[in-house]
Amino acid sequence: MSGPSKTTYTGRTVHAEAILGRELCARLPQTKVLLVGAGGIGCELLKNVVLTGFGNITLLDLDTIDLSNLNRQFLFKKKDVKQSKALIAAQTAAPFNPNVHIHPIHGNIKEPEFDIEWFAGFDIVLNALDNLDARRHVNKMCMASNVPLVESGTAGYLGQVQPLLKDRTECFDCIPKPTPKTFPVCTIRSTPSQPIHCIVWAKSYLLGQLFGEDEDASGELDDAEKQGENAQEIATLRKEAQAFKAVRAALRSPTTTGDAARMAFQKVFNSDIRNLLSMADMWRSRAPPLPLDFDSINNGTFILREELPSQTNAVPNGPSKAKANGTKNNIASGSRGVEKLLNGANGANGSTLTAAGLKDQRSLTLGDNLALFVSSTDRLAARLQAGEDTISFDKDDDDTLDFVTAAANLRSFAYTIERKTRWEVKEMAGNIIPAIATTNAIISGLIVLQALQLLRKSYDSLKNVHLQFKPSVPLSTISMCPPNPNCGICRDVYTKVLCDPARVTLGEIVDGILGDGEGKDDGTGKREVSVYEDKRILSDPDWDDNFERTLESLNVTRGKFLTIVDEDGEWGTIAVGLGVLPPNHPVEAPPFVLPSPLPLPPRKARPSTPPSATLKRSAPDDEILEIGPSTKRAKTNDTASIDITSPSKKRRLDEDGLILMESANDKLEDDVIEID
Ligand SMILES: Nc1ncnc2c1ncn2[C@@H]1O[C@H](COP(=O)(O)OP(=O)(O)OP(=O)(O)O)[C@@H](O)[C@H]1O
Ligand SMILES: [Zn+2]
Repeated sequence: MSGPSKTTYTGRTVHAEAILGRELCARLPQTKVLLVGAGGIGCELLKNVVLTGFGNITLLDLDTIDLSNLNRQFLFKKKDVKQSKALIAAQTAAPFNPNVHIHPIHGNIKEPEFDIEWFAGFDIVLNALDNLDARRHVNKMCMASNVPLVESGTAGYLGQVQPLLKDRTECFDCIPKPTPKTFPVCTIRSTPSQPIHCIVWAKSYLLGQLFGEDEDASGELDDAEKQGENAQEIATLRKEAQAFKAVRAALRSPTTTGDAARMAFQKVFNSDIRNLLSMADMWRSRAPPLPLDFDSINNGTFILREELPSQTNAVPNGPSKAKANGTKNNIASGSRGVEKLLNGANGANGSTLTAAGLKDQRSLTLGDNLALFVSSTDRLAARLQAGEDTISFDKDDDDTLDFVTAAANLRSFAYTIERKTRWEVKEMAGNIIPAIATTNAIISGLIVLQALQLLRKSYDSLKNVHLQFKPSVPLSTISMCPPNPNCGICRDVYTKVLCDPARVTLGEIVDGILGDGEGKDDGTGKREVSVYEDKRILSDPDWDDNFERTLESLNVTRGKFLTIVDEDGEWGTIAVGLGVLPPNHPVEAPPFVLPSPLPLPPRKARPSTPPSATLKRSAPDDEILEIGPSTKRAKTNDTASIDITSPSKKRRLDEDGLILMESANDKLEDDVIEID
């Protein structure tokens, strides 16, 4: 259609201006954005941020591109595999808008150089991370530097976007997060009853014992014993741990590698299980495991116990005592067949590998698992001999995934537990909920909307948005909650000291921050305080030995925080972030620059909530470690006679659910293996 038009549609920002308003749009090119994470959400988000008109973007990611990322991280192509995510994402997205400057950083956001001052240089931070630890860290840094943050996450069809701003909204840590699922050591090591127990055993224990650092497992077992786990069982596990030495040596020597897989197999699936069986007590109320045998599985004569109902496909119409998958499925055909098993059509025993399934989704027979165990052990041993020091589990590393799949399934055969396909093991061992590109796309759009509200300072319009699996109502929003008054992260008063940790002492910083003189009514002045760095206690009112030590000698350096807690709980906590001295700092001047004015912690209201409902200082799984040596505090094993510093502190720590370590040798409660 021709004819005069009132609006002239020119320029790429015209629609954005119409929607966002000229004022906000005009600010976007100068707005400094930090985007943390260039994965599933990060790639979508970078594209959105660039196309919205933001002009100054720092993109940070620690990882390199993996083949498995390509199905949803569309800024990457096959040729980019193994390259830095941040770098490639920046290169791909920069041409989307000729006016954008993207500064990629290949690094960990927790590195010390990304300190409070660095964070304070941004107008807004957008998280596109995949783990709690990094999220908490960015949250804390944003609270410390008073920079608005948009936090996000997706899990399958579900997603969430949460705008966070100090003193205005809850922070990421205001509500404690559930801790990862953990299992008692003895369940994992001797009495598994579910596939996940076998997978955790293969991934977190066996793989490490054979291919990881030469760790002494005795600490873990000492702890388990202290926790009251079965002493006889622990003694057996200790013996088992010793016997790993020979297998480790075989795996590392070219002359014995050929036999190493068999040795490893016989040790863990035969002799260790026989040892456990000798403890009759253990098997009174549970089904005893069945020792497996390498050679008879290999030649097809091994007799399995009754098949699980769900596994009858392994032996169609099988009798209650069944041969392990027939004679064809031996290692000779199996090891050649392993490639086929996972990559080709039918594997070593065609009848058991459903031809229709995708390669990773086939159920593996006992023989298949043995073949996979041998082949993956051989591949991992070859890597050690080629110079790799230690190998740990990575779901995207086929060798470790094959090993964990095979070892977990073999253990499941021994304990009559359902087996899992390689695909399922990958999901369970990698704690993976399949990522859905559309979920990431929706969440990334919502992140930008919340970021714009923060930049506009439309605080009343901020919303916590949830994407849910309800086709009729896919989105739900909740208005923002105010900060939790007991939060150990966002209720702290943050300040910053620039210093040279090699020259400044702990005492200089603490005294400097508290100011001179006696305690005053405004919260300045000397008070009875305890000082922490993360979970370590560095001093308390009765113990100031560390005051003379330099921060460096206490391993308190750039990017870390000293937390000064009022002993009587009357004043708020001060968190002192450490930065570097400016380059022009005079050499003769004291090696630190205090903030001016000094921070004034607020007077604290006594908590009205019962102690159990109050929040811990930081992580739900916090522990306190004490840095010694302390001359003032008696170190003794006799708990009855311990003088646990001041009673008020002990009470507060107990209330907070924290543990005070009484000796440097004390071990934290650690009777569990964690799935991360
Ligand atoms: N401490 C950190 N510093 C910098 N980047 C981080 C940090 N922790 C995680 N990341 C990055 O956050 C991104 C999260 O993206 P995503 O959840 O899509 O993970 P992914 O590893 O790409 O995919 P998947 O885990 O599904 O294979 C990853 O690229 C990861 O490298
Ligand atoms: Zn908080």
